[in-house]
Amino acid sequence: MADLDTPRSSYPVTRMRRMRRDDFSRRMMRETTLTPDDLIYPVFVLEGSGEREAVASMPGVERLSIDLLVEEARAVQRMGIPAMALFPVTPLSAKSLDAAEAFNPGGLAQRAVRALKDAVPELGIMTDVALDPFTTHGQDGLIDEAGYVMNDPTVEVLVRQALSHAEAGADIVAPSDMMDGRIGAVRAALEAEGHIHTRILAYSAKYASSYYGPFRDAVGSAANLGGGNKYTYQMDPANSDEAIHEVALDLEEGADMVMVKPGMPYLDIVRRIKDQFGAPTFVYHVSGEYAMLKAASQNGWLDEKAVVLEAMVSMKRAGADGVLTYYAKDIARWLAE
Ligand SMILES: NCC(=O)CCC(=O)O
Ligand SMILES: [Mg+2]
Repeated sequence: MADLDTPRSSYPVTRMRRMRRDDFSRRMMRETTLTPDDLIYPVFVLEGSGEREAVASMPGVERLSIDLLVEEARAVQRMGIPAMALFPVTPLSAKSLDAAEAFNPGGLAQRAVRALKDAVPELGIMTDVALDPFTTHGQDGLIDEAGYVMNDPTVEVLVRQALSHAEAGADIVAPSDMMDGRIGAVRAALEAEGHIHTRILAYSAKYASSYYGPFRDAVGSAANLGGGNKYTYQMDPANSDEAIHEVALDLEEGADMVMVKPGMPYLDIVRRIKDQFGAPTFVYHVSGEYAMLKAASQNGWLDEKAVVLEAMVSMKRAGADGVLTYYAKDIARWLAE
């Protein structure tokens, strides 16, 4: 009887399975790797001290007061994660039509930056530049009588907000508002005020996505927004060329890094941007993506560690230099195992 494994002439000389046969050769040809350097950890900041609140639609994610956040930052730094992104939970009493709390030097975000840079100076601190946590209506900018978000008056406030973050010591300011011209305006102001080292990570291709739902619960802006939407400034999920145009403008205006948001449904956009510009490109694995993976894992329908690592590698394979993800600490822990 013939050996079933004896090669026959009708079989190909190129056997793709040779390299997949053993762990060593699979590792040799692995094109994409994941390390803690690829992660940015987004966190929600609360007023008070000793305060810790669970986010119902994001099991495992908590809002923390500054003192607890400082402890968290030490752990994040020890795990080798390079940066943390701050999202303040603004009390209703501090919200207004003019969003003045956004640039309050004593505001929650600004105080958190100072405390974190003081306690853990090596950890990169990134701030969110947008007005939605500070407006009574939950839109990312100032509105006119008709409710339309006004571009240029909003940019003026964003510039003040970004400057207040840089003055507090933020390493990276990240405009997530999608107003036109804000990167150029923020860059000019930072240069004029001597903040020449402050990096700008532009949310360049931010889509009007339904995957942001749990985040709006986490920062408490869902109720303010009511049934409203952000279609007049965030991008239509149907568009791809428009993302290229947005990124070109932001890089021209002085962005150091660009971002695509959300992540997994938009990896074609990431690949196009990376191929076309070759600039540092980040992906936001958003709250809805986290919630989906978490819920399926909690039901026993998916293997959480395996599926999260696969999601991360997919984003890197698409061209991302790094990923903002609520899973950052879990991933760093899994990678160290
Ligand atoms: N600027 C941050 C968001 O708008 C949402 C992120 C998320 O859904 O995780
Ligand atoms: Mg733009």
